[in-house]
Amino acid sequence: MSQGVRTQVTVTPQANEDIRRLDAATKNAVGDFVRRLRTDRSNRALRLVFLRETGGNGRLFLASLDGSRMGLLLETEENRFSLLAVRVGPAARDELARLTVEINAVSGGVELVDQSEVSAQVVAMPARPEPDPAPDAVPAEAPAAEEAASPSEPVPTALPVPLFARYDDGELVELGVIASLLPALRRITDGRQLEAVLGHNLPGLTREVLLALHDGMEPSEVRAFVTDQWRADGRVDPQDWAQAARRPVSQVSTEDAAVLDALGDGFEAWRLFLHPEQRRLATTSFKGSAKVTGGPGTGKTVVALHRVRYLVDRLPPGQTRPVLLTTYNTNLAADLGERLHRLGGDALVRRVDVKSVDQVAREVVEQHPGSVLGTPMGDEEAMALWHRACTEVGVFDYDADFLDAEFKHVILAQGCGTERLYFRAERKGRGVLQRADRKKVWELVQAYRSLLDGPPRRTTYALIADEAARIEGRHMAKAVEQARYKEEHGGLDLVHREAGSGMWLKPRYRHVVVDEAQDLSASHWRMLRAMTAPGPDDIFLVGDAHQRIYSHQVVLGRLGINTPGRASRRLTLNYRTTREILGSAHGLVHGESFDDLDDGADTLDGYRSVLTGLAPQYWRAPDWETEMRAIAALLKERHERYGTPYAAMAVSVPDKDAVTQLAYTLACKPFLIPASEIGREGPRDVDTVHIGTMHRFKGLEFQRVFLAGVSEGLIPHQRIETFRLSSPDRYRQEEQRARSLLFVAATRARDELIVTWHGRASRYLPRQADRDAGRASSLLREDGPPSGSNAA
Ligand SMILES: Nc1ncnc2c1ncn2[C@@H]1O[C@H](COP(=O)(O)OP(=O)(O)OP(=O)(O)O)[C@@H](O)[C@H]1O
Repeated sequence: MSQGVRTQVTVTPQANEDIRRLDAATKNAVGDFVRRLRTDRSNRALRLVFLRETGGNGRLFLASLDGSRMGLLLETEENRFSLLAVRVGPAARDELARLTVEINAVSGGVELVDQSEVSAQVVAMPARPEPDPAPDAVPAEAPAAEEAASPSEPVPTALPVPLFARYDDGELVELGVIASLLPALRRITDGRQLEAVLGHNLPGLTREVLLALHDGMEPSEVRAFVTDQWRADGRVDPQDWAQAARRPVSQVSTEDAAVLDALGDGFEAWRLFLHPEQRRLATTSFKGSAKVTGGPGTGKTVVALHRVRYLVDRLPPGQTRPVLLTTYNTNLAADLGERLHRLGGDALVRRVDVKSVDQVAREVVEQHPGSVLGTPMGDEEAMALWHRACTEVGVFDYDADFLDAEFKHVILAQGCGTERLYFRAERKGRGVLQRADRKKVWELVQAYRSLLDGPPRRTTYALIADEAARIEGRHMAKAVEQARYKEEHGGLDLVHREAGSGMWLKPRYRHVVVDEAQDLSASHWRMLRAMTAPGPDDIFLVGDAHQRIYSHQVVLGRLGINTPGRASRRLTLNYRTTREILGSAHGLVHGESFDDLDDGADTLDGYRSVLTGLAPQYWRAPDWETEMRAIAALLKERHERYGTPYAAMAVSVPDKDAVTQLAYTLACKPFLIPASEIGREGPRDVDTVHIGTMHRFKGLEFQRVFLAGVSEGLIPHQRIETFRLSSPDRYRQEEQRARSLLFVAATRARDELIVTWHGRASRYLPRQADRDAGRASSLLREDGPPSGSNAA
């Protein structure tokens, strides 16, 4: 029996896309073929046929996967193959043979272009007469068609100008466009043709660059936001196919099992192929902490999950959980746990604590000897207690909201344990509060605290976090002291062991990874900082200040979390939402300024998507009843006519009452639409439309999202008008928060965003929304299904 030759086979992102677009039988055929090739490449039944040299150290082969399916393979070293493309049908062999394969000058990845398919998409324009080039002419911006015509050589006046005429070949290639696409690109003259070409399976970098230029980004911006993120580490040798094939950009996954799984079923793209910048962030070793910001849907959570896997892969073997993965609320923590399991199974999840940050804090306090934990109060109860404190002290100058925020965001945030410290506290963004006022506020705070301590003992999540930060701070100080003692006494470990434990005190975690970082409070950060020793890869955080809806700005640098230089990075490519939806969502926060979770500013510059789809729709109603019925009609239409499952649609409403009212309307005749409320634990996995207040939409995504009740007076709520004159800083903050809420809700939509209101449209909607809006009552006519809703 002959000894089989073990072979390595990887799949390129473009081949993966081919397979994804083809049917299940193709996936199986490819899976079988890859397994057989791995086992023994010398097996003649594989029918590998040499096609041509690529130049340098690469060779192309054609392989028959089964009767009608063929693949194109690149061999770069002995017994190392990359699957580049798959085609089906009688012309498969010819199509594969015609593909141009090259090494991208920027990313260093193996890329290909299907010239025949691309050319078929481009409507050939009349050939332009080439101007006589001057001997040392530098390619310049293409002149407009009329200018190009010389008097002696008349050119038809209607000759269209190629879409990318402003950029010469060198510039496009330097930005990352695959060189073999250039001839076809030069013939594209309008957006429709470009869209058709982009509909083809082009290399990712090329697609991103062309869209960014077409959207009007300057080449310098494209370089910064797109090209640099794809740029290979080290020099790219255009002849070194072995090096190119080994780069992560040329492989969907480095794990055999993942690739084979992917061929078998719908393995999500993010588990297989990270954007080069995402990969870099997930797998770089940092000297200390690192921070990733980026607009909604840019894959920050995906990066955090891959980061956890990277950190776990580097742990010494053991049974402990030295990595904490945490986020703002419980339902997001549950979601993170599930996604982490999908990424790395039990082996990964076993080494990681996945919990909401308040749960972490609560456990710290509960486990601490002598701590008495009260019952955490809800917001309404806290407000009632502030009112009682005011009555007891006899001071009525401040409202409960103000006092609660002052307590959380100034006193607890800055750890003001005494009145003197509070007098000196910074109140950034909260206006001026004179010493006499601070004295009164301090008195109210003391009254509030004794009410909390009195029976029945109560507490708040903010106080639990504050207490947990103190406990962990003391724990870390002791651990540092022990380590110093041990060092000074040459490893002697008897004296300073924690009484009864028989153990050296250690920081609780080796690595902490934080999602939704913008919403954590200063106490949370103090606790997390004290849970891991400062050092390589200690804290990795991802967040976006544009989406801050709970906490106030925190300057991480002041809490001992420093992310200087390249340890602070920003993601700009949105994977969730279409360009059309993003364009309108962007407008919601335009003009406001946002922080970078530290003491710098953040923007959405370079924020973009490569997905295209429907323009957002606007519907105006005379009253809430009509608006709700119109939403019901649109939901029903999308379900019945376009087959969208109810569970793939969600409606955000301005307040809790509206949730109940809308669920009732949907349930009534003639609609009979099942609906459920998005609760604290997130949406339940049943076939119902999900309804929730905008806060509940954080971190979620749905195929179709309805933003209901986007009326003036509701968004922002009219109660903030009381601050307009009395507290301009507060007014500004409330406005910014209301915008952020709307922004978060709008950016949950994958394919379609529908905005509805009654009365006047919210001031945050674009000016044309009212002009373009349809009349909601027209959707309720008896004469058939709603028209003009364009949901396909
Ligand atoms: N490299 C990738 N390939 C394919 N899909 C991706 C990739 N990265 C992210 N995604 C998808 O994009 C969507 C958004 O990703 P993710 O939730 O990580 O973004 P985010 O930045 O955390 O969003 P938000 O801030 O809005 O919560 C998800 O559906 C995710 O699966």
